Amino acid sequence: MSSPPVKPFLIGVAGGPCSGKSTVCEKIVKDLECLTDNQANRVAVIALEHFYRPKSAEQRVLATRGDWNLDHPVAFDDELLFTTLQDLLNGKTVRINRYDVRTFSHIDGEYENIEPVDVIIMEGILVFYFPQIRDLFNMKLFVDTDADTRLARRVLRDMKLHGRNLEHILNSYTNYVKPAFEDFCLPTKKYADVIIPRGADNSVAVDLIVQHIKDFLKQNTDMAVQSPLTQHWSLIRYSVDIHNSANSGGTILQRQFDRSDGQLRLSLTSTQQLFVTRDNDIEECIDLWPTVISSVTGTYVGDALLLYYITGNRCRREFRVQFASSDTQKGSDHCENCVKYLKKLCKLTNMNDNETSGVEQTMSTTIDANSIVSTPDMIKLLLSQQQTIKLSSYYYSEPIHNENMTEFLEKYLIEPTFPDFVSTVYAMLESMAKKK
Ligand SMILES: Nc1ncnc2c1ncn2[C@@H]1O[C@H](COP(=O)(O)OP(=O)(O)O)[C@@H](O)[C@H]1O
Ligand SMILES: Nc1ccn([C@@H]2O[C@H](COP(=O)(O)O)[C@@H](O)[C@H]2O)c(=O)n1
Repeated sequence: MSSPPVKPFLIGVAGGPCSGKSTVCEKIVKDLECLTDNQANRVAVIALEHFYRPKSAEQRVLATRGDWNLDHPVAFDDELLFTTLQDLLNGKTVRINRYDVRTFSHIDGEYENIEPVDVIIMEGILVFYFPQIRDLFNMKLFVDTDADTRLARRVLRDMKLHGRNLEHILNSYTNYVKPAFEDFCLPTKKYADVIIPRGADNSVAVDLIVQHIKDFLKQNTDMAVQSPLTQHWSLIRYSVDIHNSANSGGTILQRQFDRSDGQLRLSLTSTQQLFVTRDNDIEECIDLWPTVISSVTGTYVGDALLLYYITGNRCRREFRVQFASSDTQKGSDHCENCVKYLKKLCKLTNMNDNETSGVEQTMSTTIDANSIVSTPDMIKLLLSQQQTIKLSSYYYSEPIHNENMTEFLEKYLIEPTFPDFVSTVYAMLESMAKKK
């Protein structure tokens, strides 16, 4: 999965209700679609409505009657909005619970995943109200449409789309919408960099904004070419063993493993360095420069990749990663994609390939060819051993005792079909226990 290498550009779009904020955003995205390299894919639009604080049943009844203030700052979870935007700015994928305007509540189990993008557009009546959120924006737009037009649009929208009656609409408008606009939304106009009168009809303003985004995207692409971090893959697991000898065997000096909470990544730079990172911390960094190429070898299978190299003090460092799935691709696809790049820089073999001739010395001494077994064989092997199991087969070389099996399976093993594998082993162990 490739993602933007530099901080995304965050645009805020504020303005009164029905001023045309979403229409302006749609127009911006549509105009970007006309660009040659599909730059619209690198833009995400987020609406403030998804950040309403949850309402109690009683509050929802009041809201249904038009008797609840949906336009006051306290109605919004500004902390959640702040952390969500911060996460996006830090290149993280965020999950947004969809809000249903008609029911005045979030939809159970309905989430939108927003993956890292270059441009984020955040639109809503009060996006410039909260100072710490306001400070995050690189560009602030205010859609300025007169009150009559906004009210007329609101009446039509609320009747047609939200099935509300005129009394409800006018009641909430007079009691809450209008005063809140004047008290909280309008005063934020002064923070805007660009005020857009007449909303999306103002094609001159929209064109200028699109051009600005286009320039930013171009600059971003140019930087990506030069950037050290050019390819990224999300990981489920990462573990590393340091052996005290350059060859197989020898004691393990240090063992470390890490399960992902969504922030673990493998990055391959255009300067031929491979990083494992968590947030902004570097867990692993290997130089794959042509001059050191012979010292790095590895193997892969399914969604797992194992690399070996000899460190300066003649220790052998083995590290394993398991690729995460994304919405569109399985972990094994991401692994394959990564291997495609890595093969240009180091010797990698597919663990399922029978041919061993290409396996480098470090590989063949570290992995015993006879111990490379398929998952069903491995399960048989696991179950055939009563006391101690030597799991050299995949990526682990220490004996595992049965009583530690659960912990081992859950924490340490990086196995190509990991979840299926674990559940199959559990099922088999359970059925064996029952038989006994
Ligand atoms: N320039 C425009 N001319 C005519 N109708 C518009 C215009 N901009 C928006 N609308 C309509 O007004 C309503 C509210 O627009 P929208 O963009 O959703 O506003 P906001 O996001 O500010 O609430 C929608 O029905 C939309 O189609
Ligand atoms: N369930 C809801 C939630 C919000 N509103 C109104 O929407 C307006 C803000 O959204 P815009 O798209 O117009 O910016 C705001 O005035 C809320 O009163 C609603 O009607 N129902």
